[in-house]
Amino acid sequence: MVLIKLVNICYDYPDTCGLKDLSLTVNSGDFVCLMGPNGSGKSTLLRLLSGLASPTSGTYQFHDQPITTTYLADAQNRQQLHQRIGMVFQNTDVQLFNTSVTEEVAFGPRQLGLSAAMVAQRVADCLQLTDCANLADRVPYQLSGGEKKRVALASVLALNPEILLLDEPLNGLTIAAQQQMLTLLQRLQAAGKTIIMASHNYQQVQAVGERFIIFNSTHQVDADLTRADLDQQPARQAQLMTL
Ligand SMILES: Nc1ncnc2c1ncn2[C@@H]1O[C@H](COP(=O)(O)OP(=O)(O)OP(=O)(O)O)[C@@H](O)[C@H]1O
Repeated sequence: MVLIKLVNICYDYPDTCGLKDLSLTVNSGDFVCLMGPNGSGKSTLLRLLSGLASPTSGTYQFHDQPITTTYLADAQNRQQLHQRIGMVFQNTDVQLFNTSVTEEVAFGPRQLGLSAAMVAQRVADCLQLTDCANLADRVPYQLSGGEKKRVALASVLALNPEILLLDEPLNGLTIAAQQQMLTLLQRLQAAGKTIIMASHNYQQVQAVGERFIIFNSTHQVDADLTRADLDQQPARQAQLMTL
């Protein structure tokens, strides 16, 4: 089932291009890695998909619903989109603002109007899933980089989104923590989530990604390949290793 359809998307910042002529579809259950050099447009695409920005031109549909500026001007539509498409930011400090990890993870479900018992259940489930139960009473701002990433993911999962957008989720993590994060993402995919993850490190993601969308330095998609495609293209793999 097609979840996301982008046609001829361009996004311009005031004095530079962010994305150029991007068309793609994402199906339910995909595990997509957005690859490309610094500044190629990966984060810009994630911001558009999450509804934090609207394209300068082109169309974005989610479940056949056009996600337009007018659509996003409605607070209820925005809230619904944010519930269905969760985003873990590259800099998790921008999304962690509560006084304890428990409060952080409870914030979203409370906003949805869930009962106190359901909120508590979701918090417990998501803390356990992300291995954060031991952090429940800590202040998010004071956590380590890797802990912050897990808490940010827990707070997004608490909304039970269909799609998870992750911007460089492995950056700054130890090898063991990277593996833990990738295993968790694979489990989430197996549980039915669609994963779209930006990375510039092919070595880190090659084992988990099933589809690789590769941007070039002019903010365009250079290639859209399955893992099987990539296995047949050593030159492309070598190029990805040097991003
Ligand atoms: N807030 C902004 N204002 C102006 N230009 C921006 C802004 N954010 C990104 N850009 C520009 O848009 C282009 C795409 O940037 P983007 O952050 O999407 O790239 P990226 O592939 O995620 O890079 P990185 O791997 O470094 O995170 C770059 O040329 C960048 O300089």
